[in-house]
Amino acid sequence: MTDTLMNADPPRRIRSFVLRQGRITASQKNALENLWPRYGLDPAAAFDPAAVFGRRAPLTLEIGFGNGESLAAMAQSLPAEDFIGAEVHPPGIGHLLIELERRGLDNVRVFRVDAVELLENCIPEGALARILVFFPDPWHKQRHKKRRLVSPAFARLAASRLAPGGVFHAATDWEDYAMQMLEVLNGCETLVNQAPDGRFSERPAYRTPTKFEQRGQRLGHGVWDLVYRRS
Ligand SMILES: C[S@@+](CC[C@H](N)C(=O)[O-])C[C@H]1O[C@@H](n2cnc3c(N)ncnc32)[C@H](O)[C@@H]1O
Repeated sequence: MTDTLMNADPPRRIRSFVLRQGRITASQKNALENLWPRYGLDPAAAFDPAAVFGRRAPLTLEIGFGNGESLAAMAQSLPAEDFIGAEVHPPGIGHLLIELERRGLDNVRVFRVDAVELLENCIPEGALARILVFFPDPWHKQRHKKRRLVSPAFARLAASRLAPGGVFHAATDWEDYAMQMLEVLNGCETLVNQAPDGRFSERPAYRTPTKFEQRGQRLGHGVWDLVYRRS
């Protein structure tokens, strides 16, 4: 092997997000500074749910929680369960931190990180009861589709972090992405589609309508839920 090849950096991962300088409010900024020590977790440190939450309970990961409204609502309605959220957009993270404090929730913690890296480096195999991916960026232009989060490699990675019987649930308002997810997830050996016809599921009660879902509905989009269990 030549020196050039041996010293070459590993190929850069195509990420499912582009970090934009979004508008951040003073209260979101304040929350990021003052509430982060209470709710934020470091993806570079070992993650021990029992130590973080002070108990052993079913653990759900929501990937790309946006402004966190659905995560906060879910955590409030399921107090016997624990939740972690992964997001990269600081205003959304600030919004969630404010909600967690306002609702007095102690069963949610937050990672500011690419969820793929979180799953790879921080979450042990079989650790999760649920993985939720609600309205991931659709990357609908043909040249951007390679950025879509749900790929065969992602499905295998996510499934490996679920406990046997654990649930993988995705929802989207883009038909074309829904069809791609169906093909990818139905093709993942360790995931079993829970819909009677092996296609799309009814919306489970724990998924409250999210901000992006409501935006899609205003635009006349449909909604597709995909629910699987790890075999
Ligand atoms: C279209 S928004 C949907 C937000 C929310 N789930 C909703 O339905 O309102 C997608 C979100 O996923 C986040 N995201 C995309 N890729 C991600 C990744 N690899 N890790 C963590 N967050 C990600 C983006 O920052 C964005 O906030």
